[in-house]
Amino acid sequence: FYDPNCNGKQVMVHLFEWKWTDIAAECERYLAGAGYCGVQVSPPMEHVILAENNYPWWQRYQPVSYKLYSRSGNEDEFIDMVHRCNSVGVRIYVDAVVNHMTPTGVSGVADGGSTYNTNGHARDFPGVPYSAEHFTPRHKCPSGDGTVDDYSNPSNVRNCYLYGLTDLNGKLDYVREKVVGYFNQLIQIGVAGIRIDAAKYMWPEDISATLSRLTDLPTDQGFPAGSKFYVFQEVIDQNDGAIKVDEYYNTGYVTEFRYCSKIAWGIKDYGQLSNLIDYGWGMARSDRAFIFTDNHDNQRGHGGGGNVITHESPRDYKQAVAYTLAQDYGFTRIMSSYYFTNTDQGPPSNGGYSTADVIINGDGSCGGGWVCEHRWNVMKKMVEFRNAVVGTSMENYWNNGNAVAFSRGNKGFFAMAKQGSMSESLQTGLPAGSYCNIIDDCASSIQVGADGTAQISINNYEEPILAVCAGGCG
Ligand SMILES: O=C(/C=C/c1ccc(O)c(O)c1)N[C@@H](Cc1ccc(O)cc1)C(=O)NCCCOc1c(-c2ccc(O)c(O)c2)oc2cc(O)cc(O)c2c1=O
Repeated sequence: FYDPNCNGKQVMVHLFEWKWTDIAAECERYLAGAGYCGVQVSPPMEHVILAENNYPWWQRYQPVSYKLYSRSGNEDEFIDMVHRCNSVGVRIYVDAVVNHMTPTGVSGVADGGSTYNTNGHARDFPGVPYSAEHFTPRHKCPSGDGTVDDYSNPSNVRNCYLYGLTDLNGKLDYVREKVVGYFNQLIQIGVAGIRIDAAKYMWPEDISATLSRLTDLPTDQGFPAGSKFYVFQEVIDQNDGAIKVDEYYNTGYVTEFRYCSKIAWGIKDYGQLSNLIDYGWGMARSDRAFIFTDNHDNQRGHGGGGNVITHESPRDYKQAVAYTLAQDYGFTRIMSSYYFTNTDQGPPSNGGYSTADVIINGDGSCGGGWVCEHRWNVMKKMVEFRNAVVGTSMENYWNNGNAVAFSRGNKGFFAMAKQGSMSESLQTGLPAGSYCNIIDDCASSIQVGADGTAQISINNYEEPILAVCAGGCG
């Protein structure tokens, strides 16, 4: 569950709300060449359609069945995307919403034609099928109104309804079998792993029991024999309750939301970068930590909340992502967003429900309301850097509060200047020679002497970053 199954590449991109045809094209025209490990896609399972809320992004986190029919496309398009991406060595990771189904008190028809009804005591999802007996019994939930309202009590968090969402009973073999059926179908198609949505609200032993029934990944999709799903679990642990990330180490990686706050502070005050990982409230073990600068939820001020840096502050954001990809902690994911004015609004659309195409402009940027942070120069270059230095640790760390620099073993060297410029003689850990700064396409370079030192000069307000590799990063 700990191997991303992408041949040693180090960075995932979340193409949030992209449709399958656009993702397939992006794998072929950009992601493969840029060295991305793979793509986290939005939930592909059948979900409610909330016209009355103007089709918000979070409707896809209200499942109706495990049919591969969603706002991003139908089953054929999903399969085509997975195969085309696998063919160019870019993996697909599915956002799996298996803690719950829809909220209570609703009924309707979903986009794949499945009906649902949770009015009164009904819990009818004929598309699976699920019915009332498959949901956590009320008496197991110790809260007054049946919803999660006490994060100090693990039974409250796991056995009650998160914001009224109907909570599946993961202890039932029937429920486990339905989820296993969904996951094994994804595996058979060629999906490389899953994000377990709202894992914090699921019992770790239920997750473990379900994952133990998964088949190996198919060799005909380029996975070595015996490969297993890569699993990363959404657990928002900010030392604010009884649920800890450690509880989920046996079933995969865990999202480390404290990193989002720390990197934001560190970019605001470079001095804090020095012991980013260690100080304060602790963080997941590096070989279990799934990290990111921001995500779909906290870039909207929801969920993992707190002050995070997003694409809306491009200069700081490039520094935050650059540092995240340069340092050696955790497994990294880059967010790729769409512009929004309202935190509930869904992706760009041609009016109503359909998702608009992603426009690729002549200069490689995106149009049509898509931000495409993953195509920005700094992101592209730092993906190359992170791939090139994998396996090395941070050494020769230097930080004067305005600028920071460190080497990655003897394979790479990274520096960044908050105000846009620096000039320091520093130990690079590299063999003697001349090294191109990949960030500005070798407009600047460093000359490393026999003793490993070099004059490190940066003079670039927008992208005040230097990244060099022994033998080139590409
Ligand atoms: O804002 C949202 C949706 C947010 C959301 C969706 C998916 C996620 O993975 C996520 O992390 C957040 N949903 C809106 C609207 C809504 C939807 C359903 C519902 O029953 C009630 C309201 C909202 O205002 N939600 C309340 C605040 C966000 O509360 C939610 C959280 C959440 C919030 C804070 C936490 O610390 C945390 O651990 C989890 O997780 C979800 C997971 C889901 O799978 C589906 C959800 O509806 C939600 C979800 O409502």
